[in-house]
Amino acid sequence: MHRLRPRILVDVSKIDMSTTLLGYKMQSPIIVAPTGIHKYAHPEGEVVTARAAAACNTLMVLSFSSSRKLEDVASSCNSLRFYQLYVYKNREVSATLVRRAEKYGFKAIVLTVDTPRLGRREKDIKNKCPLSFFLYIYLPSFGLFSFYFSYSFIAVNFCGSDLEAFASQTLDPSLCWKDIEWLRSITSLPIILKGITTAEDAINAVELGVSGIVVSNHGARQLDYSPATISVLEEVVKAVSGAVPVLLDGGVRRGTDVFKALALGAKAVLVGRPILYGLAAKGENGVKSVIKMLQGELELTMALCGTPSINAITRKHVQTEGDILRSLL
Ligand SMILES: Cc1cc2nc3c(=O)[nH]c(=O)nc-3n(C[C@H](O)[C@H](O)[C@H](O)COP(=O)(O)O)c2cc1C
Repeated sequence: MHRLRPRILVDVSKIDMSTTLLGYKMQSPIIVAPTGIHKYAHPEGEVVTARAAAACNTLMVLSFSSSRKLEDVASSCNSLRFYQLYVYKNREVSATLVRRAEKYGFKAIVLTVDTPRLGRREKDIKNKCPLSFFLYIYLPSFGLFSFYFSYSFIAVNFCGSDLEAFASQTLDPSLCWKDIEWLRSITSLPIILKGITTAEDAINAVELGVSGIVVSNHGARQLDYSPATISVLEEVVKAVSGAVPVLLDGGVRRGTDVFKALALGAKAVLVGRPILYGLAAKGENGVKSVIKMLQGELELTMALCGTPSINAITRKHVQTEGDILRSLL
């Protein structure tokens, strides 16, 4: 449990939520997280999400598992975008998508590093997420037809989740630290690692020269008993000691959650499921509503905590359970 420590009698007649990330100005520290297959939520998929994010001046990280071609997303609106990457056993698939992302104006590669294999998702197993539907809406977005055909007939006899079977045939479980060099050799874009939850890995990442870290446990969908990200944020922030920006995702549902993450040292937060719920409920307007609701709540929290700018939010504005225990010693 984290409590806020509001300060009073501060002039909060103007609140400025703007911040920067990798030199890019953002209206607020709230970012759309990469989530796959938006066509499950809306027939036009990621293009709609991107338009909504652009209308709210919000950075969107487009998923490698997008159900729309990255070119379609790039041409749908003029906004700041990063591209999330999975590394496939067939490295050429990943390399091609990185090159296309760079060509179409994505400003950073967010390499997801917590998914050497797909976690056990019992609902997918139970529902038998159908492979044919999945392939129909997902793989064409790659625009790589040879790849599509080479994977069209996998897993038909698999008795669990087709998604899991697909992932185990495609994701490269041998991906390791030395492959950051490989990624750097194929792109000049900054590289952010998404899925770090320990100081040790954060230090490795900084030593390898990455440009940012996302403290993430993949929305707690990969590994049971992985820590809540807010509980390990400070460990990572301390390990990195300002060398690169640290972002956080997982469970950000209110402006107060954004505020707590910033107070513990995050530069910004990413939001996953709420965006999908907004997209499914009301399309572009739904996504806009979710972003605006979070921005409005953050703005109010900043006012009530006596922090008129993002820089004014400090560690002293939040109290963790650890703080309480230490104060009793
Ligand atoms: C349906 C769904 C699909 C996701 N797809 C991806 C993905 O393609 N790539 C990725 O790096 N993370 C993916 N994630 C994880 C999110 O980027 C993010 O880490 C997580 O959802 C944040 O937590 P929140 O949903 O509680 O906000 C996905 C999450 C969900 C719920």
